[in-house]
Amino acid sequence: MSDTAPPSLVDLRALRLDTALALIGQGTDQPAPLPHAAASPTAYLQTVVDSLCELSLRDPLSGLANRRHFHAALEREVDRVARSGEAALLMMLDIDHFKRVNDTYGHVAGDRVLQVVARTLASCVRPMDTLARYGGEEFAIVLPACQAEFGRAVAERIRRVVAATPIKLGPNTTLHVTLSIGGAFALQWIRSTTGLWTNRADSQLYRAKSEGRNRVCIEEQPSSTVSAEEKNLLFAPLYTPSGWGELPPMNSSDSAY
Ligand SMILES: Nc1nc2c(ncn2[C@@H]2O[C@H](COP(=O)(O)OP(=O)(O)OP(=O)(O)O)[C@@H](O)[C@H]2O)c(=O)[nH]1
Repeated sequence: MSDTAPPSLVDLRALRLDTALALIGQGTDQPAPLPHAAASPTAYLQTVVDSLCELSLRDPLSGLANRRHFHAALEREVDRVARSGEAALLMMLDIDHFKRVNDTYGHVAGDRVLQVVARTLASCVRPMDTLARYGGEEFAIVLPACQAEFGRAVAERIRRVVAATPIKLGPNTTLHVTLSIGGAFALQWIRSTTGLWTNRADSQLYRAKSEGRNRVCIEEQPSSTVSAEEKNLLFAPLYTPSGWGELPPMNSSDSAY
């Protein structure tokens, strides 16, 4: 008796793909062409799966990465920083007084503003950066391999470019909007969490708003702002809120060195 299992075959006609195909058709301006189902069922199914994954990672209004995609990129960055010690910057960006735009010009005009801001932001970042619509009128960018001076310059350039970009809403209506930007560098060599990193960038965004908006606030000296929780992630159980604990005793084989 042969122990080789027969290849499992999927009968495409038995799958309910109508909704998936309709979503893929509506999802992008130029959906990837589907291979011929009868000629290559595997390639056909793979393209359907890839297109659905792509849809699940994009914000439909702005075309940017969505929060889910951003979270995955941030997780990877936390991991990379912990292993390589490379600098990285997380920026949270929020359109100032956006409610007024909706209230004055309507929701459709508000959507148009979001699209123009998204496009402007995309023109300011490097291909290696991840830019996302984080939610509502808030965007987020993670910049790997980003030294402090470079990060501050990029944030300031973004602020100036967005403020200087006219947004045409109609033949006689052009608008300008501004951004408040909060940023925090990753704590190098320390395995933090996406949540703690985001909280630090968010508090800087809050500071930018409360200090008058249309400004950049980036956390100073990240090494001095390691929270007790973050220290715990790195040094536990040696570090406790009351100080450093006892080092474990060396075992006899250690003393040979
Ligand atoms: N047009 C449009 N509006 C949105 C969308 N998502 C969120 N909003 C609006 O964004 C506005 C956010 O308002 P607030 O949170 O008060 O913030 P703000 O007016 O920008 O004020 P500050 O952030 O304090 O400067 C609300 O009016 C939401 O309805 C969207 O997808 N399209």
